[in-house]
Amino acid sequence: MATYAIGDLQGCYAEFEALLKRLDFSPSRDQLWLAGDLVNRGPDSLGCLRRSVALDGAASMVLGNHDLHLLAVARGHGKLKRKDTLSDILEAPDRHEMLEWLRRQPLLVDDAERGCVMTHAGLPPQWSLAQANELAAEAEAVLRSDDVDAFLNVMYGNRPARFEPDLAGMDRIRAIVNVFTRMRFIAADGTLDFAAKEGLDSAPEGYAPWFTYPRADGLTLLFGHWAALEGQTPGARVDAQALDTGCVWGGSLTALDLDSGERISVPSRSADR
Ligand SMILES: Nc1ncnc2c1ncn2[C@@H]1O[C@H](COP(=O)(O)OP(=O)(O)OP(=O)(O)OP(=O)(O)OC[C@H]2O[C@@H](n3cnc4c(N)ncnc43)[C@H](O)[C@@H]2O)[C@@H](O)[C@H]1O
Repeated sequence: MATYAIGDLQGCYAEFEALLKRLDFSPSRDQLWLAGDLVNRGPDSLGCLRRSVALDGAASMVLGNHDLHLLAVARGHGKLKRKDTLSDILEAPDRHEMLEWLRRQPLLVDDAERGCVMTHAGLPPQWSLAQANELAAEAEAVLRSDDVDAFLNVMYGNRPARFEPDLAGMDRIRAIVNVFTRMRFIAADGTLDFAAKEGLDSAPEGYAPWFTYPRADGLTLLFGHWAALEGQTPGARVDAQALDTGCVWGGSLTALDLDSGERISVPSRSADR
């Protein structure tokens, strides 16, 4: 039995299938972890989502910002943008089942035995693992409940830019979700920057990649989200494993074998499209 963690699919279904084949992945034998952003920007968001739903039981995923955008648009709280490739899902006959499945997915996967945690964007140094688990559960409960529309209706936004324990209501949930799904550069006090998305040299003054701040618990932190890192985490002071190798941007789709540490990649087919 092998366990593989795969970075952002973002609608790159052909590459997803090619990678599973390359891994000789067997749902009855192996386990898959998906780092979120299954959908959007790429050519076959529907294929990626359907396949992920079908792999339930053999696969664990965390929600990414594009997955939440899909949920918001589908429920009438957001609008499709020019570069979105979500229409095939929104028009699919099985969309209801897939979207109900999606909103029940977690923001954090914690494998205590391996000392390994997966989130879409990362884990800030200000949060202990216990606190992160509690905050994830709090936001997941909202997404799974009848309050889902009240949240998705106010989800978009960058404020508050820093999580504070005394935050309340939907501001609190937005702050939690923004950390788990949109974080890249942060200040020492945990304030998030939402503007810079490119490489490390795009850091705003006073901000640094979240993984360059130390933490003492020795966890392995798996994350996607930040394609411009190209799978690297220079300057990391934690064991951070960047899984988004920019398949949708012409890079590759990467699986990390959680037992051996080996990385296996297939090239993007975007040049063929
Ligand atoms: N609370 C909330 N508030 C607001 N929005 C919310 C939200 N919750 C969810 N959303 C949604 O979040 C989505 C993202 O919005 P955007 O932030 O507009 O989307 P994006 O540029 O495509 O960023 P992405 O998250 O895909 O990151 P990636 O590293 O792949 O790509 C980033 C950039 O890196 C570049 N890049 C990729 N590989 C690179 C490389 N090797 N070198 C340099 N740059 C590279 C790409 O060109 C790209 O421009 C939207 O749909 C939005 O609606």
